This record gives sequence, C-alpha cells and structure tokens, in this order.
Amino acid sequence: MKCTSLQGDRGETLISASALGMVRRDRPLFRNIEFTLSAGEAIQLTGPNGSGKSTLLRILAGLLTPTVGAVVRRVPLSYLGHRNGLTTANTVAAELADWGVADESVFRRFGLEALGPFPLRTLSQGQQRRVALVRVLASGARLWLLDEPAVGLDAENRNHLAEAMDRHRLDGGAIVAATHDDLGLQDARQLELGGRPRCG
Ligand SMILES: Nc1ncnc2c1ncn2[C@@H]1O[C@H](COP(=O)(O)OP(=O)(O)OP(=O)(O)O)[C@@H](O)[C@H]1O
Repeated sequence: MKCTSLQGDRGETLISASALGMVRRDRPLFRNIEFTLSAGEAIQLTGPNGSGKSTLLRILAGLLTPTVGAVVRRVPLSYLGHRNGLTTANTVAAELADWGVADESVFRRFGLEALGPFPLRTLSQGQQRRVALVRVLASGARLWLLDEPAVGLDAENRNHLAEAMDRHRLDGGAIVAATHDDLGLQDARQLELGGRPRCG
C-alpha cells in the first residue's frame, strides 16, 4: 500500500482523483491516490501483479466505485482494458465501421488496411490489439485510459503506438497507462502501486 500524490501543473485539467482508496477481499489495495492530469500529460501506472493497476484504471473510467475518494472527469474518455472488447465474428472493416471509424489514415496507421475483409476471430493476438487501439485513436476522446496497451504488439507497432500517444498529447489529450514495460511515454509521471510503503 502506498500513499501517492501527483500534481499536474500545466494547462486544463482533464481528470482528477482525490483520496482514492480501494479495499479488495478485506485487504487495502491502495489508498490516498491523489492526482490531477492536464492536457498534454501522461501518467504511467506501474507495480507488481495484483497491485491494483487495472482496478485503478477501472475506477478512473467509472466502471468501478472506489471504497473511498472521488474522481472528477471533465472530458470524454476512451478505456482499453486487458480485453479488447471486439465482436470477433465481425470482419475488421465491419467492426471499425460499427464504431464509426471511417478515417482511412487511422486504419492505415496500424497497418490494418490489408486485414479489412477478415473476421476478427481469425486474427492474431497482436493484430486484434491493433484493431482495439484504432478504436481508441478514432474515438475523439481527449482522455485515454490504457491497460497494457502494447501487449502482443511487435516492435514496429509499439513504435506506432508511442507515436500515436505523442501526437494525442500534442493535440491536447492526456493518457493514463498501466504497464510492465517501457511504452515510450515521454516525460510521463510515474505512479507506482504496491511494494514498499512510501507515504509522504
Ligand atoms: N472482482 C474482484 N473481486 C475481488 N478482488 C478482485 C477483483 N478483481 C481484482 N481483484 C483483486 O484485486 C487485486 C488487484 O488486481 P488488479 O487486476 O487491479 O491488479 P494489477 O496490478 O492490474 O495486476 P496485473 O499486473 O497482474 O495486471 C488482485 O489481488 C485481484 O485478485
């Protein structure tokens, strides 16, 4: 359990968390999570398996209620969990059309144009992750909440993801991403869950 405070200092606040705490199975998972996230910023959530990264992201997305504390969301958000949330019977083209993704450049950014006619269930794990990422990119949401977004991606597509995240932040977006790896998030603030208590 760790007491954490991260204060944003630039521009418009897109989301803030105050005094967030969560108990799971009678055990405090985390407490006193405080931060504001402003346009252009990113927070990288790290910590061992089971330390609460996915739980915190789901709380930020409004999918879970914290035991204590509050989240204020000021802009629309796009959440990508461990699961891609795809309708796997759909072709790639049909799935993206269902989401209103008409922008060919977004489609091409992750090299999906050749995969358009194929059912999602026939795609590899990394290919399916790329489709799910295109959904986030095309959502128009200024706040991206990403849980292990690079899982299954090869080096080239990891670079595409890093570029897309840079571009999003330059365009006034912000990102909270949980990861065990280096996502290439430049100047990201680090929020580490679990491990040795460190309360300031
Ligand atoms: N629905 C649930 N009910 C009870 N406990 C849960 C539930 N979901 C998760 N947990 C527990 O909460 C803890 C944190 O889980 P979480 O998935 O947030 O961790 P994580 O840091 O994202 O882990 P990983 O690095 O493995 O993805 C774990 O001990 C998990 O067993």
